[in-house]
Amino acid sequence: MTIKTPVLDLENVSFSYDRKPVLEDINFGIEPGEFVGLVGPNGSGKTTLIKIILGLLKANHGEVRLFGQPLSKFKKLSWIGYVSQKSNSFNSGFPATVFEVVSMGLYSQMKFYKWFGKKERLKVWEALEKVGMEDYAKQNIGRLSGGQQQRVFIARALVRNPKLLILDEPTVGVDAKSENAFYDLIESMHKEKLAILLVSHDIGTITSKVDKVLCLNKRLHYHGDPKQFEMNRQEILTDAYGQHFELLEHHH
Ligand SMILES: Nc1ncnc2c1ncn2[C@@H]1O[C@H](COP(=O)(O)OP(=O)(O)OP(=O)(O)O)[C@@H](O)[C@H]1O
Repeated sequence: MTIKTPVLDLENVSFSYDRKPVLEDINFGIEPGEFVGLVGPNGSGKTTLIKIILGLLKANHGEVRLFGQPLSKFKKLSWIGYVSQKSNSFNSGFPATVFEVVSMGLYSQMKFYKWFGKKERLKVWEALEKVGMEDYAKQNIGRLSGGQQQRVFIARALVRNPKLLILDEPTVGVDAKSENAFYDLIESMHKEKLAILLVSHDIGTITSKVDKVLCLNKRLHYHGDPKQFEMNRQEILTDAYGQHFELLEHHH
């Protein structure tokens, strides 16, 4: 049996902005093609954890490895696709077309002497097709709905052909129909063996979709199989969210 190198693995990671610890002794891994859901109350450290994985913040203790390499040595940035929490909030005056926004996902990868050519254009069309937004290519991004904008930002992350896609709260502010379409899209990417880390407040939906659940509030209160999570849901959530988690679950 061959042992696959995890896409991501964290070992004893701790972090604080000031004196108060925000993350304590975090350990988990993501295998190739695995779909992992990260849940936790407001202020529990989810975004901080993502920033550490992306190298935007440095852990005070512990180690983060991407594809088996320490974060500081990892150079294949195009292997990681990221869609932030605030992606789908362009105002109607933003002067870029859908095609241009997706193209931006490729620029950072290109050498300065290289033109944006036929090959690059084809990659952009392919990414737009994957998210079902090819008919909107010439439209101004600011004129699209939140759900449509979100698909465009996923296309921008996919255009680099990543091996790990990180999505921070992608369904906040989109309607129920867009939310269903979003999960269908994620499901199809999961089938194509893309590893996915999805941050969400929507515990009920997440546990029915993912291979693994992480429940965070400063430390990991749960880490593993979603069925086990569902069986012990009350206990885990009370532990992580406190007594009033029912209210918090429907916060957004
Ligand atoms: N730049 C910063 N400086 C100091 N403290 C910060 C900073 N950013 C976040 N924090 C604090 O760190 C803690 C974790 O915040 P973080 O944004 O990671 O949580 P979150 O789980 O993503 O929250 P939410 O679900 O509300 O987005 C919070 O107490 C927050 O106030």
